[in-house]
Amino acid sequence: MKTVDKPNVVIVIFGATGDLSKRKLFPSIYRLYQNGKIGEDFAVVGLARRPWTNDFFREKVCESINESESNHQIDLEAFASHFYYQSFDVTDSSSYTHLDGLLNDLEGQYQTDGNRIFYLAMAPEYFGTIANQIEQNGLKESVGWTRLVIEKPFGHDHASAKALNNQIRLAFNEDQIYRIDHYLGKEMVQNIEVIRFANGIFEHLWNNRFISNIQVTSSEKLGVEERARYYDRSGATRDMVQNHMLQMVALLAMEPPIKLTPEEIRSEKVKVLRALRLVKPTEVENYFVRGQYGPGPVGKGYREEAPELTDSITETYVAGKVMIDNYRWAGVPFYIRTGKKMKEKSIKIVVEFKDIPMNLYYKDEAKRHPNLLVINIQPDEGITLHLNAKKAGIGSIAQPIELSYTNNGVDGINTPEAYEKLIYDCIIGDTTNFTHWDEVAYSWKYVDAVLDAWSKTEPLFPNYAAGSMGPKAADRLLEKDGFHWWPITD
Ligand SMILES: NC(=O)C1=CN([C@@H]2O[C@H](COP(=O)(O)OP(=O)(O)OC[C@H]3O[C@@H](n4cnc5c(N)ncnc54)[C@H](OP(=O)(O)O)[C@@H]3O)[C@@H](O)[C@H]2O)C=CC1
Ligand SMILES: O=C1O[C@H](COP(=O)(O)O)[C@@H](O)[C@H](O)[C@H]1O
Repeated sequence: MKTVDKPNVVIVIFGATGDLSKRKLFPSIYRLYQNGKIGEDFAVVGLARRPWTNDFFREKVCESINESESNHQIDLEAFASHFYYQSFDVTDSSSYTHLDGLLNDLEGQYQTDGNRIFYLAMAPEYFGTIANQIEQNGLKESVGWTRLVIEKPFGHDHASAKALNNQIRLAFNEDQIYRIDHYLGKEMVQNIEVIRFANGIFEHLWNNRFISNIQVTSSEKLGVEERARYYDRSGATRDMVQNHMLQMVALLAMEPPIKLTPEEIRSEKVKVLRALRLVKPTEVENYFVRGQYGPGPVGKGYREEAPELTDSITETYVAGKVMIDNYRWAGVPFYIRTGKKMKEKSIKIVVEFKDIPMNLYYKDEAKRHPNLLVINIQPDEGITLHLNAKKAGIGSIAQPIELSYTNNGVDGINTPEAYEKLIYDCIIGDTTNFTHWDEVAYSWKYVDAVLDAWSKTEPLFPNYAAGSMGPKAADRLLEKDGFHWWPITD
């Protein structure tokens, strides 16, 4: 259900003393307030076990904004006065009764029309319990709408995700559940649909007759930081591929929806995820490469990051050849790769077009420069089209040229952070950029097949150096198909 553009709302954050709240949620709510997307009639209730007071919580909120926003134009204290804190144990039902009282008071004070967002910024093992406690203690029975925002990871595999979904669905309807995938809030990820469906020159060529392969990279310079416990149970496949990487593949591969509504877009994405070719256990080596970083030019190896990681066989890198068995994409590999402690931070999509049948200018095949459409998602935002043109001067020699568009340069503004957009979408009831259960389910089925196959053999880790571009086997994955990874820096 889509509601008005500037509704009044109370946002309840479970896990308000944690890292995500501090780094992403408070600054995003601040920017929405600063940009006039939310008015004065809003309140935020922070919940966690620590015995903080309202004042101390507000100080923490101001600190987090000072750390992330160099340019704040409004009175921070006035903004922070909308924040309230309750010491809360999510497993204790008396906490919920107390919370209901606080929400009723705030709803009177701020005229928030009974609209409530419950944001679960907590470890996933609590998601089901919290959803049920909210329902059983009557917190959904306000006069306005209620929405539940759930952070990743949504399950550990298909079976656990399904069990979690069933549990949450006892308390909330699908249209009240907002499963966050923050990549769907990134400006250039949202731009994929526009680039495809608003440009005849691309969409007519967007198929297996004209595209030879598509490469999707999300490389990070960071390691596991403070999240070793979570990450070691997860690994790059669950942490990045099941969600962000497959979501980008779905947006690149989907058919044009008949309308730009959440339901129609989702239905097209689901069709792509259903068409992913499941990797057979005996063929996993042909399709996927896993890696773990060892010591290298930028520091220590994964196994030295924390005492509990000494013997870890968790993958910090994955590269894969994803095949979509449908009419449009038969035979076109979508290569994906993601990893920690790599050489560069870069999120980039490269669409490589097939060469023309008889190239008069590049007779030597090895010297050809295929046309590329590069979608730069981060750190730069924009697109670059790689073409060939005549080299100036005498003679008729072709040379590669680039046409570039940089998002920030044209709009003259910093694009909003992903979380800022997604929180706003949730406030206005737009589910387009949240993942529906069907998408989650098919994505898990796909990565489960890979993980099951891997679980049968012990990897030879570490196999790439911290600060490199990943294991050599990931290069061979493309070389055997006659391709190579395009550079992720210009
Ligand atoms: N941090 C990040 O960059 C990202 C995080 N996420 C996801 O967001 C969620 C939160 O992550 P993150 O903020 O890093 O985690 P943290 O470990 O930093 O925070 C966990 C929060 O939960 C609270 N908490 C723990 N147990 C209880 C309890 N029994 N009752 C009430 N509160 C409790 C903690 O507060 P206290 O100890 O005071 O109770 C703390 O506020 C996770 O699902 C994570 O996977 C997703 C993407 C990125
Ligand atoms: O969801 C996650 O994403 C981040 C990478 O996000 P980005 O926006 O910086 O590309 C990753 O570091 C983290 O491990 C993962 O949980």
